[in-house]
Amino acid sequence: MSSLLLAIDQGTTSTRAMVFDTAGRAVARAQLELPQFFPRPGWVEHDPNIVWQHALQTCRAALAAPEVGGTARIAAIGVANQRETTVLWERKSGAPLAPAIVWQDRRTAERCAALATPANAALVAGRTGLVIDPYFSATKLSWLLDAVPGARERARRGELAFGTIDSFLLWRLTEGRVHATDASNAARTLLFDIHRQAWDDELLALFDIPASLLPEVRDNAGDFGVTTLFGRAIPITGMAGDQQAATVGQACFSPGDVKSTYGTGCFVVQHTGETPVASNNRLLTTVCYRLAGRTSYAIEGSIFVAGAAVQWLRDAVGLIHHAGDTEALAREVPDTGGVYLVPAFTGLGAPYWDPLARGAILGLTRDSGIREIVRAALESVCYQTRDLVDAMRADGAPPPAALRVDGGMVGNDWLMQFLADMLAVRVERPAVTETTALGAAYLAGLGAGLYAGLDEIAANWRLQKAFSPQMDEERREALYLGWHNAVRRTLSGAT
Ligand SMILES: Nc1ncnc2c1ncn2[C@@H]1O[C@H](COP(=O)(O)OP(=O)(O)O)[C@@H](O)[C@H]1O
Ligand SMILES: O=P(O)(O)OC[C@H](O)CO
Repeated sequence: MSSLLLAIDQGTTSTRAMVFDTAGRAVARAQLELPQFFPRPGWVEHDPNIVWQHALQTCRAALAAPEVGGTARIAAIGVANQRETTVLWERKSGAPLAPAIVWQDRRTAERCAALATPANAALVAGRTGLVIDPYFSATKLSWLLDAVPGARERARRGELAFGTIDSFLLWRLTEGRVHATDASNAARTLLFDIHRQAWDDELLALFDIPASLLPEVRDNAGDFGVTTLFGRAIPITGMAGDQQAATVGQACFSPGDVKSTYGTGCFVVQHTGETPVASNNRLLTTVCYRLAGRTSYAIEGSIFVAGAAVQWLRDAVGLIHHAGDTEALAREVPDTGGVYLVPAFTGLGAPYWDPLARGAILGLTRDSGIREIVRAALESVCYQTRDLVDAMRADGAPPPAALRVDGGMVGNDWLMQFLADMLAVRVERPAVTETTALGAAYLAGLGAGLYAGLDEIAANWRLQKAFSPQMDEERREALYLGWHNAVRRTLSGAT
């Protein structure tokens, strides 16, 4: 009987469990939408107990699918997760002390501004490859330690544990036996030295974080303990932040390979090999994956709002009923008539790093309507990707031969064509667009010894559809210039 792999993909807006065969074919899936809490402007929270319940329920549902038939064939479990989102819990009970502070949350913007002296910025960039921004975990954790009464004292006594969602799920899956994370998630905390592959005392002091809270950092494929919650002991052998998992799922294993994932946010990740490459253009240097103790690095551009703009059109302003409606609406008009939507709802990420920027719709005329605004929202996703790819080029990266895309938005053919046009690069959509879950499954398979190496995984990648650039250069550059003008007017320093 052939082996199967169970992947948990705990994303910002939903939790998925998927079962794959070792050839990377999806066998079963279950998904639940995750409630978002916005208690104050700029704050974004999740309930860690709901996150856990949804992980458990979706795993059970996927395992119960007739094609899977329970746990008998499940060789291993892999976990991929929304990164940076911060959970603080009690070791004894596993109970969270507060809601999880989500990666998009901006409540620590002032704290970051106060910390970001040139010396601190240089220290942080040199050790972590990151910038001092509320996006990352350290200031979120420090905020929780100050806000929850008695938390600092309890942390000093060793009663509390910190983790990103991966660690929290692992703690629950192993019923409190394993407090660990992987190198790709650790690399997003601002506390981890990506060169030495170790937590860094100087950074812990800078962000006022006690070391007793921290999980052990492991390779992305290997031993993460065993869960017995599904009726039989199953090893957990893979773990990665969702963007790094997607990079594995897209088989971006060679320097220069690049993928872009379009979910709640958009994340462009370029593999840069075994030596970290520093960006001069405000991109992040990060861990791509660590296997058998060897670290591969990546350059990453992080956009906070991609699919979230479509959700906003649906839920906050009611212009559409379903995310998929955007495609037909965008096709109904030849252009936006000069309308730009800058979705800086939670500030702007790379390459602007402006937590105080706020969203705007610009260029409205009496003719502007729903279709123009919807189209402008989709176009904003492509302009932001262009910002990142241009920054990568300015850093000296060769222009990508092709961009491998995945995530919930890439089913939108109009969006994919506009993306190819705006980048002047061929866009490749794979047969499996649930690449994050697939990457988690592959890592679990590697950790369980089901693959001889990465080549075996790369051979599974299949193209579903490619989109070639068609727009002429003059139009492309005129549209992109308009985007830059629009962004400039939303930045916090704008007058
Ligand atoms: N056809 C579509 N066109 C545009 N956006 C879409 C479409 N289908 C889904 N989306 C958007 O994609 C996002 C869901 O993608 P997903 O990869 O599941 O996100 P995440 O992993 O961040 O939870 C949502 O924000 C949704 O609005
Ligand atoms: O939930 P996603 O898939 O948009 O990914 C979130 C990222 O990991 C945040 O860094």
